[in-house]
Amino acid sequence: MVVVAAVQCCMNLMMLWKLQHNSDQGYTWEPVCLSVELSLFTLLLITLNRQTEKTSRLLYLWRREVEEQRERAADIRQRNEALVYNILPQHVATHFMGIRRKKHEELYSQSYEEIGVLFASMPNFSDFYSEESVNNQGLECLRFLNEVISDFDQLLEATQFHDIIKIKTIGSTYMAASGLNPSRQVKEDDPVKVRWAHLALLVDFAFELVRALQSINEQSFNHFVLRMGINHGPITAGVIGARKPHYDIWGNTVNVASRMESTGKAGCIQVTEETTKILQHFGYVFEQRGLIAVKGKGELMTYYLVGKAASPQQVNGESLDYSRADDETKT
Ligand SMILES: Nc1ncnc2c1ncn2[C@@H]1O[C@H](COP(=O)(O)OP(=O)(O)OP(=O)(O)O)[C@@H](O)[C@H]1O
Repeated sequence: MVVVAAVQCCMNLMMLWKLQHNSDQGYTWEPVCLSVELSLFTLLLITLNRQTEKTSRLLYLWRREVEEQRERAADIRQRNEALVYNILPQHVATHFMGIRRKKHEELYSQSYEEIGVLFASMPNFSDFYSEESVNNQGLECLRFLNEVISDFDQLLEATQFHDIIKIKTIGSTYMAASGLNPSRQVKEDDPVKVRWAHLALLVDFAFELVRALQSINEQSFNHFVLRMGINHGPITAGVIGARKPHYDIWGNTVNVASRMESTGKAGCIQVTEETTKILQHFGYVFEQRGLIAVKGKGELMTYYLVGKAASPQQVNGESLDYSRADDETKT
């Protein structure tokens, strides 16, 4: 456009110069006016063009910024979601993600009738833990514990254990529960093997914990043993706290499961008589321990789980492990 205007101006000026020299007619200002008008018009167009370009560039930058902000917000939301889903069981996290902020302080609780509860502790971990300069004021012990717990957590990622939820760790004690799924639809007249399939899975998970710890022991030249207790029954689950929510379970079933662990034997899984009756349907084999005094419950007949009858070899294997652990008994 500038070029066209310039050419036009030059042509006008040349015409004017020719007219001045070749013609006798008087001097005319028409081409000059035209040139000036054209130049002004061109200038106006250039300014307008520049303004439009500037505006569209600005718009483009704004749009890009908005897009980036939207992406950042989506990313943060995704991370927050992942965090919530890591802290809380999936169905609870879904519940919290779906409600409005102001309702977050409301108590979330859910009652379950048929749940399995597992406590697994490392009774000899407290002997191992010490705050000395040789282990960096206890940091190395915590690093080891972190490795063990992380390996236990990893086991829960296997699809076969999808019905098991880690509740928490209390020191070196790992607490997990099975059957905490509100969408699970079982009827009272369903066969035991259907209703309590998750409890059998919890036992399998307990065996996996033993294997995982054995493998860590082999790598680290340690001799940690698990002392476990399992119980089943009704519980109440809920989330405590709004800022740092914690999912937990409460009830007599949990208390007894904890007692089964604390009064148990290193290398053994102690269960109540009622729990053996269910697990026997799945082929698990038990050894009677006898009556033990449980605070607030009187004397309870308890059993040690020795293996699974379906595979005799495995039963022998598990029994061997337990008898080895007898030497390290700590009740
Ligand atoms: N949600 C839970 N998380 C961790 N431990 C639990 C939970 N619920 C119960 N327990 C444990 O179960 C055990 C038995 O509980 P119970 O209420 O029968 O006795 P207690 O008098 O509270 O326990 P303690 O004698 O150990 O103080 C307790 O050691 C308690 O820590």
